[in-house]
Amino acid sequence: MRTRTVVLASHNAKKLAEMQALLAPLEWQVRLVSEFSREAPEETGATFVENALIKARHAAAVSGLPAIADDSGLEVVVLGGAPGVHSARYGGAHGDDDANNRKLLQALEGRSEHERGARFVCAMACLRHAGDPVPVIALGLWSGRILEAPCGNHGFGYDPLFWVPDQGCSSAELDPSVKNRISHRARATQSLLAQLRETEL
Ligand SMILES: O=P(O)(O)OP(=O)(O)OP(=O)(O)OC[C@H]1O[C@@H](n2cnc3c(O)ncnc32)[C@H](O)[C@@H]1O
Ligand SMILES: [Mg+2]
Repeated sequence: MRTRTVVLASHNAKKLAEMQALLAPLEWQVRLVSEFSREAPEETGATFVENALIKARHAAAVSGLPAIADDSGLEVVVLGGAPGVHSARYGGAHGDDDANNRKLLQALEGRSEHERGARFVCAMACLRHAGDPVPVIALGLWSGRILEAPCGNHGFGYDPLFWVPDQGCSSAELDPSVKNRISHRARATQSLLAQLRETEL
């Protein structure tokens, strides 16, 4: 792939840090959508993919650059996949991680270890321009279990409650470099980059 300038279509600083770390090996010039617009488009999609496309299309339109967006969230089995696409505002206010995590613990009150299965989902969309009819879409999934109490200080969002079985700790206890090797976002990025190597961004 040729050296590129791309805009990352997120207003979440912690997510952006992970996206930038994951894209660093490409030595692309990475811009942030907040340099072009403070407005975050309304995520009206029913799926992670639709919302990633909404964000990527908005970022490409306001920047005039190829755009990469991530829409992600947590799906809990016994909650029928909730909070899902509503993960950012599950507790009420957008991005209030404490409220989101408190609501999740309440929703799983009394559930046994075997009833706390969950997975993170990350959908990434890459558009060459706002009208790109052939977006590159990539998905990453990361399975684990919801803890009964938060632990760990790394990461963001639901990380303190997300137990990673093959690591024996929560995703908030993982060193960021380890999370960036195994997370839903890492997996989606690897898939996206593999597809981009096949196409001409
Ligand atoms: O839409 P942008 O601007 O990218 O920022 P956002 O925070 O609203 O991002 P999403 O719409 O994709 O919502 C993601 C939600 O899922 C949670 N989430 C996503 N990835 C996560 C991760 O790696 N660890 C913990 N929680 C995560 C996060 O806390 C948000 O509540
Ligand atoms: Mg969002």
